[in-house]
Amino acid sequence: MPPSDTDKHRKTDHDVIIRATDVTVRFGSKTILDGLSLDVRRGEILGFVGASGTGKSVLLRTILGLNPKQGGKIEVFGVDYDRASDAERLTVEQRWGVLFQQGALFSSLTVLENIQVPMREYLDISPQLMEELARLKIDLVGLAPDAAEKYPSELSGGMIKRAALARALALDPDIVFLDEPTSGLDPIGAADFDELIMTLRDTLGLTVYMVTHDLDSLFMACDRIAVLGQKKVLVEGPLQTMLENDDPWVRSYFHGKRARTVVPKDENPHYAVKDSDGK
Ligand SMILES: Nc1ncnc2c1ncn2[C@@H]1O[C@H](COP(=O)(O)OP(=O)(O)OP(=O)(O)O)[C@@H](O)[C@H]1O
Repeated sequence: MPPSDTDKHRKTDHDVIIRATDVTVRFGSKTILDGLSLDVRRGEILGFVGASGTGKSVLLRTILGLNPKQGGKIEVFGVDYDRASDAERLTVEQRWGVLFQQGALFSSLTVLENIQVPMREYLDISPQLMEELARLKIDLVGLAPDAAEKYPSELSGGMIKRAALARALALDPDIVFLDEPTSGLDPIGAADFDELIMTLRDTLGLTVYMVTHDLDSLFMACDRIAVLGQKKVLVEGPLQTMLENDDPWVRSYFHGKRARTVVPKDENPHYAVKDSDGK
């Protein structure tokens, strides 16, 4: 039987790098995530948004195994992290890179030494090779060669983000998790960073999971967007799906005053007729 349209568009397990199914996370009596499900697909830039305090960072930490969950399953590269052996966990950990908010570089180490931290932890290679690889990462993220010997305090905000990205890429991961990567950058620096992410996705086939509040990033860089609301993924899909969604928060976010400066008028189906503030 020929595949139906639905079958053709359904992603196979092979395309799914991360699958969260029915995930529940509580802190004491407070439930943060309640039956949340989400797929992250190979080679996509997924933007993860939601109001402040809804649990975006909690989900990220839960996926990374840094936060206990009370229910559900998280599979990374097809491995159920809860049931994985130590060896499987080690393999999974080498296939992801993380850029936490604020960059989180070690202030007492140079950029080169920071990038070498994960290499020392996971790779058994000579110091020379480690240095060569770290310098390649510095080049990859668009930093000048002399950034290698600098300490974080000597770098601009944009350079810190790039150095932290270089460290996240140290082990040639399949996926990088970025927690608000453009926060604190000026619009030009943020746009440059988005462009870098897109180039890395295109050239390395990198998958990107990006928690962000940055409308420009969502509009310019993301292939798909997932919105966290009511303790689960409220809506997910391409930008057009967001623009057509009628949930009040989604509408006010994607059709609010700030969005109007970003979304081209002819791409915004509700622009004139259904503005969130009724204007
Ligand atoms: N370790 C913890 N113990 C108790 N409560 C926590 C813990 N970590 C997070 N929370 C609570 O979980 C909720 C969600 O926090 P989280 O940082 O994930 O929000 P967020 O969506 O990332 O917000 P923002 O966009 O402001 O960064 C908050 O109410 C926070 O106080």
